[in-house]
Amino acid sequence: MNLEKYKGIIPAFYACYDELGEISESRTKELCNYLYKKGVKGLYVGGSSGECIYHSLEERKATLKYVAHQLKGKLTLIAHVGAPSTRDSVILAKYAEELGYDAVSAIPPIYFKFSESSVYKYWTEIMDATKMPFIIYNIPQTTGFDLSINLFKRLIENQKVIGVKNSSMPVMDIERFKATAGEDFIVFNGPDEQYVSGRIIGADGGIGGTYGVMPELFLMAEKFVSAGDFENARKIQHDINDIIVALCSLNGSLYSTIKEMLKLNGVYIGSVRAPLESVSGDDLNKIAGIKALIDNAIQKYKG
Ligand SMILES: CC(=O)N[C@H](C=O)[C@@H](O)[C@H](O)[C@H](O)CO
Ligand SMILES: CC(=O)C(=O)O
Repeated sequence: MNLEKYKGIIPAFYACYDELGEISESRTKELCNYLYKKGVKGLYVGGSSGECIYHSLEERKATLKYVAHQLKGKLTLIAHVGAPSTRDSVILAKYAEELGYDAVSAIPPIYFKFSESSVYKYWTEIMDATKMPFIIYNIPQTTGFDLSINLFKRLIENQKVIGVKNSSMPVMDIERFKATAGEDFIVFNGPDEQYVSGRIIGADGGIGGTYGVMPELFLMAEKFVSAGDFENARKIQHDINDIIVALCSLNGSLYSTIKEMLKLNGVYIGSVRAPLESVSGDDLNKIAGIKALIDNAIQKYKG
């Protein structure tokens, strides 16, 4: 299988709401166009950054549909279908297949503590439901489930597993997954703050929650890494991390901050769904300053 289409910068897609907080078709398509024009490789639709756990099944289907209608055949599209029940996850996976997504992906099941055998079964049932390639999503800091090498080994026996999106913080996990699965397998870097180190230790590309607000910087970081220019790669990662720390320093959720910043770029996709908190008060004034950090960094590395 040719895995080239998965290698590169893949922003995690944000939920796009209208003024009343309902999923908006036109705004979803607007964000699609915006990111497409930036030159990203693909999109990861309906994941954490997509606020998936706060959406009904119908809302999740709607977002999957609007993105596919806008970008199918233009970008690599990965559908995140993880849901509390296996049943809903399977429904979403089948729907993503109908829409022509390139791959499906899922977090482990959440809320209850699950054994490795339950998680194995959950992911396997999603895989069995379609003919699509599957990408494991390991994000222990939000799910409480840490993918072990033993479970990983069992999972990759299934030919449908083509990759893992690893968001655990030790970069060494990326190296271990890559070493275990071999070259013909995609490891996506999860923590945006470690994109460059993730790539150097073996990741083939990245899927990230902050790429959408500064795709230019991640595309440049990727260019530096591919060219072996580690001096500039390190410098741009440093600038990116200053920006991420600033983005995370406000009271509202990271995604509400990001959406306010996109507004400054002319892209209106509403705010976030509660309990995620919107940006308010003084914090609104700080956002222009964070945008300036991004714009300055883009200028600095251009050309
Ligand atoms: C824990 C979490 O949400 N991780 C995301 C996905 O891997 C990242 O892309 C973060 O959004 C990003 O690294 C900013 O902290
Ligand atoms: C990568 C990320 O943040 C997501 O799962 O949407």
